[in-house]
Amino acid sequence: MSILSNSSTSTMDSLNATSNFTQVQKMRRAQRQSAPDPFTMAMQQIVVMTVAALGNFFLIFVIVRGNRICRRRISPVQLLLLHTCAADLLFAFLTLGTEAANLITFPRYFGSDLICKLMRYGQMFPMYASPFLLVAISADRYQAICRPLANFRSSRYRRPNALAAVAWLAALLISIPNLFIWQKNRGMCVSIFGITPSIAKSSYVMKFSIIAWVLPSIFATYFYFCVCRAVWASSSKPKDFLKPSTFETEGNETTKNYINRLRNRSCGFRRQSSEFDRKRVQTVRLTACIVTCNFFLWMPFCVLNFIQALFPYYLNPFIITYGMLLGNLNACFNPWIYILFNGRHAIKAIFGKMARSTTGSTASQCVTMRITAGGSSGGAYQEGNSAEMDAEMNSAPPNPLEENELNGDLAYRDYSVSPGSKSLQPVMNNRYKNTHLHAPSSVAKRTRRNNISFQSGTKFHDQKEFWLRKRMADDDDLDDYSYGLGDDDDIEEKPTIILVGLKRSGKTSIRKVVFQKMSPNETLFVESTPRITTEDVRSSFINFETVEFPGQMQVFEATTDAKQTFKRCGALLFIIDAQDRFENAVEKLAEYFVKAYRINPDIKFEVFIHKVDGLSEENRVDAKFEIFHQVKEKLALIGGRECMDEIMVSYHLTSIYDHSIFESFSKVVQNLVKPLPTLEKLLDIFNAGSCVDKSFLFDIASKIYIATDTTPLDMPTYEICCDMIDITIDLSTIYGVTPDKPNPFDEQSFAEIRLRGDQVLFLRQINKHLALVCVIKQHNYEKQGTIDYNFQCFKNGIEQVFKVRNRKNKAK
Ligand SMILES: Nc1nc2c(ncn2[C@@H]2O[C@H](COP(=O)(O)OP(=O)(O)OP(=O)(O)O)[C@@H](O)[C@H]2O)c(=O)[nH]1
Repeated sequence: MSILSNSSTSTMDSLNATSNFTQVQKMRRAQRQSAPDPFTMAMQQIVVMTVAALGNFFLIFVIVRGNRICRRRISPVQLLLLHTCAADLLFAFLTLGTEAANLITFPRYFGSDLICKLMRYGQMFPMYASPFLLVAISADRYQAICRPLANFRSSRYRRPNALAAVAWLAALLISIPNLFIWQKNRGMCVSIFGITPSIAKSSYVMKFSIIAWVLPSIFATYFYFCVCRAVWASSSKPKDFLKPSTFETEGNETTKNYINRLRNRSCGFRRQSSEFDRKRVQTVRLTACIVTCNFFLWMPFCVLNFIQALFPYYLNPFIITYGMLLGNLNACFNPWIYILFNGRHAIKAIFGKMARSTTGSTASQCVTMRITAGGSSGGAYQEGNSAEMDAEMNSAPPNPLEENELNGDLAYRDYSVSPGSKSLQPVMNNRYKNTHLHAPSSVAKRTRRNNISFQSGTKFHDQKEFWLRKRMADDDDLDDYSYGLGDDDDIEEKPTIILVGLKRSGKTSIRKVVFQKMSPNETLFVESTPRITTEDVRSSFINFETVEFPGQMQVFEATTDAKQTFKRCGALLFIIDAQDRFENAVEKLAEYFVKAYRINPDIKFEVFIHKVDGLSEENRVDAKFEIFHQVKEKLALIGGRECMDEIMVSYHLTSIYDHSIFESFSKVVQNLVKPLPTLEKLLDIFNAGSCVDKSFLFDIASKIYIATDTTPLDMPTYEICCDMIDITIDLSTIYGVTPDKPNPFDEQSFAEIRLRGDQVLFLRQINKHLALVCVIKQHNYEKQGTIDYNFQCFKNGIEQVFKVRNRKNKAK
């Protein structure tokens, strides 16, 4: 029994008591007589050991198999629970098992002195490891919930692994005294303290209770207090984010009713509105329950230890033994608490089928969620409600919605292109209207290998979207992403673009439209972001991270580690809803900009005056003018004159319903591209040599242009070049994909469109991610040889600028 190896050396010693009675010894004899029979104690320990071992093995099975069935990665909490299982198993076998063997042979001990020492060390080590790991779990939850940005850049397992390593190491070190305290003496494995009470013996007894129970309980209580406070603070106004925005409340009645109807019908919306809170609270409850259980089960034993240390002869060994047994039961309880909280996961683990084929519904659900990583709302909506939505769409009032976009089947888009068009309206092409596009089976295999399954034969309502998403999912491709905003792959160098703004200003929509290719109409169903969302934008040429702060969150709260975040920030984007009143937004903007500037003066400050699609041309200009002046005033007020002069703010009028969002985001990204002047110079030289009127260097996956020549940029030219990329991708993904060539683009890809009048658009692929798109006059386009030659020189120049490491060069 564990008591024998730690605090209650006295219990064992009392059983070893010799004759030579004094008054005290008479009391000890009375104690010994009331101690339980060693064989009974051994049997009790064997039972506890068996139950604990079975429970913990079962929990390991549930976690590992359940995750494999759901195709989920292990979560940080599960990882720490697996560590706790390992500690409990060690406790069962090393502590209880060896003690049961000892009791069976009692009073004889047949091992050597070294084995006696190692056995006592091994008995003690799991008893420390288990509470330390529980503190690690609470510290992990504290970090995850109260300090979410502390190490948001690192791997999700780095923190739990580090905490677990500290717990194990501390347990190993603190148990070392046992190697010196225990010895083989007169055929028994006993402590050096002997049978008489002493200060050393009492201190040793109390040390265990303090280190393994009192301190962990204090730490765990502190962490959970902070966690509960944070959860309570964020859930005290949970429905706040679900309130419609001012635009919706003040907007026209038909649109408002229409949106509400869609939302009410969408079970995805309802489900997700409570999903985050539910999961977070459940994880906190689970871990808090495990820690509380540990506290109460060990409490009788530890309290008795204190009493025993202070008044050695007053306690009945019977009470000590059963108090101790209660503590030992802790190892049996932990697994069942987890199973109680995760009943469905356990049922899936026991009865679920391993998803070998990718056609199982469970698998496809998990896969869909993963494909739409960071966009669960889109995933859930597409899963359950497409038919419902289609019906709704058909009865929708005319607004920016387009029926085809939400159709579950093919939405092949044909564009009527004319130079200078403000935006291109997709038109259903009858020829393809009911065709279903299928992912080639080779793609399915390849992506499945990377743990993201696009199923062979699965319908994609847009082949282009499939291709873009495949690119995001396919890790193999990352080798080719040799370019980047920095010059190397050092993750610490990767710049961060931070998006802030008031609630419902459109932050999430911007991210989703620009980087996840979500149709602007689908953003109507995007829900309020409940927590800080980081997205790694590395699937394309550009290589950075976006961090979105929920509108309701105070960015510079002590808990968000603002300093660390803003130190790495490349650009701070403040989104202002142009359809709303902007006094509050401007006030917040000035506050954030001043604080961010004081942390990192190199940040580029950008303001997106967003949703301008609802404003007339005149009102847009007025809004920009007014915001510009208000920002100046507020900056001076909050940061002083010096701040007002030094903080350089760029203003952009944006809307997700046209190209302005891509154009503005391009400008933000260009500010972060270090060799931008060189690229512009290269484009100028290429233009001059090839008689090109305007040229853009595009990242084709995001439609962000990395650079353009130095001639003035007019929006219609930009828009038509953007549309050319759309058309090229649409056509290439339909006709350019074969089972053995899943990627429609390579360095040889090129396209040209002859416009009415005498202009030609041409696109030349530089590598898989970058394309040069140019506008040229018809008669200049005749000199193909010159253009080809100049393009090769330009391409070489680009490669030198970015130190391209493509596979071809490596092979050479
Ligand atoms: N008209 C118009 N509506 C937009 C535009 N961008 C976003 N929206 C709508 O604005 C609403 C709110 O957008 P979100 O992206 O959820 O806003 P958010 O800033 O992320 O909101 P929080 O997560 O609460 O901070 C959605 O219904 C979008 O469809 C735009 O350019 N024009």
